[in-house]
Amino acid sequence: MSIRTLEEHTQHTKDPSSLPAPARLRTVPRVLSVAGTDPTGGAGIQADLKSIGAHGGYGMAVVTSLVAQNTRGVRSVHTPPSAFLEEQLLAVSDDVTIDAVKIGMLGDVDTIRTVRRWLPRVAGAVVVLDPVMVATSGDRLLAAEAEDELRALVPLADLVTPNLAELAVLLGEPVAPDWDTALDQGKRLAAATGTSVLVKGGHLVARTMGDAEAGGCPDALVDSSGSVLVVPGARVDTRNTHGTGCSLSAALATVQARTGDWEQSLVLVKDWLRGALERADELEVGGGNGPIHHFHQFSAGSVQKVPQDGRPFSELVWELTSGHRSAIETLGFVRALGDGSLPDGQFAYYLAQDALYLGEYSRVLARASALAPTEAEQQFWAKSALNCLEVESELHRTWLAGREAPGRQGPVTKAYVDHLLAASGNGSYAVLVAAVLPCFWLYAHVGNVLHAQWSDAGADRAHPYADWMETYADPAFADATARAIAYADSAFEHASPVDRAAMINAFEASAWYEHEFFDAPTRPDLRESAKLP
Ligand SMILES: Nc1ncnc2c1ncn2[C@@H]1O[C@H](COP(=O)(O)OP(=O)(O)O)[C@@H](O)[C@H]1O
Ligand SMILES: Cc1ncc(COP(=O)(O)O)c(N)n1
Repeated sequence: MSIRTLEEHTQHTKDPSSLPAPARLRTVPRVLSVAGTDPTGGAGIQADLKSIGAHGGYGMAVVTSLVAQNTRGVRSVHTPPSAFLEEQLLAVSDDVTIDAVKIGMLGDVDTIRTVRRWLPRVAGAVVVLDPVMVATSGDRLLAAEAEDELRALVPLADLVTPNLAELAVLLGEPVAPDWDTALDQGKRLAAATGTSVLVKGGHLVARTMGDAEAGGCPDALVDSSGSVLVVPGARVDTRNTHGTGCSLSAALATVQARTGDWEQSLVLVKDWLRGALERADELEVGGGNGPIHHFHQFSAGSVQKVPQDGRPFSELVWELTSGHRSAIETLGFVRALGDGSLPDGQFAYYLAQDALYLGEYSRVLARASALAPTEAEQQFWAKSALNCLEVESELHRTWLAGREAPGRQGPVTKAYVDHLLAASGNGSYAVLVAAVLPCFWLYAHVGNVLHAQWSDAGADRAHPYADWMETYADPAFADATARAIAYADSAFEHASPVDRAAMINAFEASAWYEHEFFDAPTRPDLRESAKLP
């Protein structure tokens, strides 16, 4: 087998006209990870593929080095000849249009040079460079003499994602002792290379941070003009952070290739990462620093969960999503809505997002009507679609009159709507009905819980949200919910095993988005990103 050689390029720079948005946006981006391996699946290529998949991309992988490592540390590294790396890279790029490339561990000078020579082959793709140098365990993954070569690769990326130690090495400076110094270093690296820098707060300890960030885990996008966008984040208390940097960079490459908006991509990915860290301990993988839960939004083994005992769909998914239900009931937003202490700005954000959501939800319901197997179902979904537009949107317009509210979909709304649109494009009536059901059911549930609390407390008309609670505890809405449940149960009964599993996944994902939707108004970062530019 011949190994083709790439022509030597020494002066590659990005085409400024292609920045900041990628040349093409794809619903399912084709994303290539060029990185090392981790046989325990937590870092490197294995983590990247999971991360790309969790964000709806099509993952591909070219191996730079084979690393014998686990959650406790690195045992040894085997790097195949760079000519073979080149052959892998060409095998992919000669055949597949690549929408995004995530570059991870490059190991040595030859490897970096090979990737550098190949990069022009994927002009127009989003390029995210995670300048991997040292594993969480402290083991080196980049030869010391290759640091200059890696530094020279930075200008060819659209975004570089160093942790604090890597940022310091790229600049040849000591590690930043606090967040402000880290941001300053990020600005200088971006200015020197023309590449945006993601400054990551994972390695900051609370006492070294400014008051505003204390206890948190912020990241910041810094571009070459010096503009800084900080996305705050809660610090999750877990030792299972192996592969967070790999997973984050692969996720960002994927979402950026779909949205073309770095800010939106980071907000979405950071929210996902928080969930992946919060659920990491459940995995019980290894005795060291374990991996994060890439697929936390979907419960494991949905196919196994398809009941063989003839239990109805509604009973099954109601049980499976009980965690989301109790979490929703205890959210700050829902509690404050119930006791009337919710700040008006948060309520306005919620209503405005709901109005934006309903416009799209109505289209999805219309699609359910088009796919419906009986006339009764066809009519029901069509009426629900109309109802969404006429009654609920009107209600929100009334409430929203005079309130300052965001004009565009926030990240959660966008992700939820994208999920529903994907379900409507899937072509299966059963899956679509499962995806739209939580909006009826969880909404009615929350309305009932709040209405019952309000009634028990004497149904005070002076409660600022009394009218809102009455609307959503409306008996007509409860009837519609019961019919939607019955149609989903019937669709499940007649569905294939594969569609049954897909129905469960679709319902669970929507329940998760409902949960996030009720949480979003209390999160300043999400509210901020929904403001019109
Ligand atoms: N304990 C944590 N809680 C929440 N987010 C974290 C935590 N640790 C790391 N992160 C996030 O994980 C990502 C990777 O960050 P970092 O640990 O700094 O990089 P690396 O994994 O490359 O060493 C960043 O988005 C960071 O904010
Ligand atoms: C092949 C490979 N690439 C990167 C990392 C760093 O991952 P992390 O620092 O997040 O543990 C790793 N351990 N292995």
